[in-house]
Amino acid sequence: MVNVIIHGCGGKMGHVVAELVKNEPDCQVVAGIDPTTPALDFPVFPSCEACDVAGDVIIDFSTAKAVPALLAFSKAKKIPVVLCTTALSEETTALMQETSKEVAILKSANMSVGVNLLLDLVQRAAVILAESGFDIEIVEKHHNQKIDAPSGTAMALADAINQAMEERYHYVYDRSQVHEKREKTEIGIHAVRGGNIVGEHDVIFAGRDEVIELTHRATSREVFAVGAVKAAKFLAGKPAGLYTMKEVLQ
Ligand SMILES: NC(=O)C1=CN([C@@H]2O[C@H](COP(=O)(O)OP(=O)(O)OC[C@H]3O[C@@H](n4cnc5c(N)ncnc54)[C@H](OP(=O)(O)O)[C@@H]3O)[C@@H](O)[C@H]2O)C=CC1
Ligand SMILES: O=C(O)C1=N[C@H](C(=O)O)C[C@H](O)C1
Repeated sequence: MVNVIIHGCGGKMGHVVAELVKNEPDCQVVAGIDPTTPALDFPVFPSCEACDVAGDVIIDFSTAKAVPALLAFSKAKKIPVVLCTTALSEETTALMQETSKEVAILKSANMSVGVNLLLDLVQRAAVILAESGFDIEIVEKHHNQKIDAPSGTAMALADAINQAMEERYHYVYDRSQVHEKREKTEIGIHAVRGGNIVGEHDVIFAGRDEVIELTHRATSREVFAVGAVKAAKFLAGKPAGLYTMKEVLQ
């Protein structure tokens, strides 16, 4: 039995993960951590420092500001973390890398199978199309409650393309102050917020007289929760290191 602690259990994703785990025969939620949430079907603690329940793995869907304390907790208790929160600062990312020398951490901006395939597809498309002069733009759309922009997934898609293209691109987020033509070495990244859109990502390759778009559309949060639970089962008991969703899905 894999004992799961949900960090951010009172949020949109925390609730979906808790519901999903109820139907899993080989794992259970033993505790939650969230500052303003009363007890659910499991004990809920207002902070990592207050949590005295032992678990095999933490699933985190919280907020970037909460991640340093989570990493300290994970390191002190030697509990692996599936880190799903987006918009981590450079300092927190460095802290995560440091912490992963002592405990297993899996970080992914998007836990869905589809986006993890898309990360591969955009690399292949970029290698072929950029050489033929295609421009690359990314448009992401999310619900009106999302606090970070652009999405972690949009950044991961841009980074995947850049990695495949010898880091030739820089990112342009807002052209309102740009009064020049687009450069070949830019990837434009654009965020739309509205209603209850779960999460959509379009990667647009625009060439002369032809456009190719690769799109992923999540229509429920369950796709992320399923990936997170799969990752948690994979990570429980693993030695220290930084793991990826690719390793879970292969
Ligand atoms: N990797 C992936 O596949 C996905 C990642 N995400 C990311 O996950 C994160 C959460 O998303 P979502 O559930 O929609 O957001 P919500 O705002 O609905 O939930 C976040 C929860 O974290 C809580 N929280 C705030 N501070 C702390 C703290 N110090 N310790 C523990 N919990 C805390 C919040 O409490 P309070 O409301 O009281 O502040 C809230 O209940 C975002 O960064 C989002 O981008 C989302 C979906 C998929
Ligand atoms: O906040 C969300 O909702 C989501 N966030 C992730 C991101 O920033 O990429 C993943 C998903 O698109 C939903």
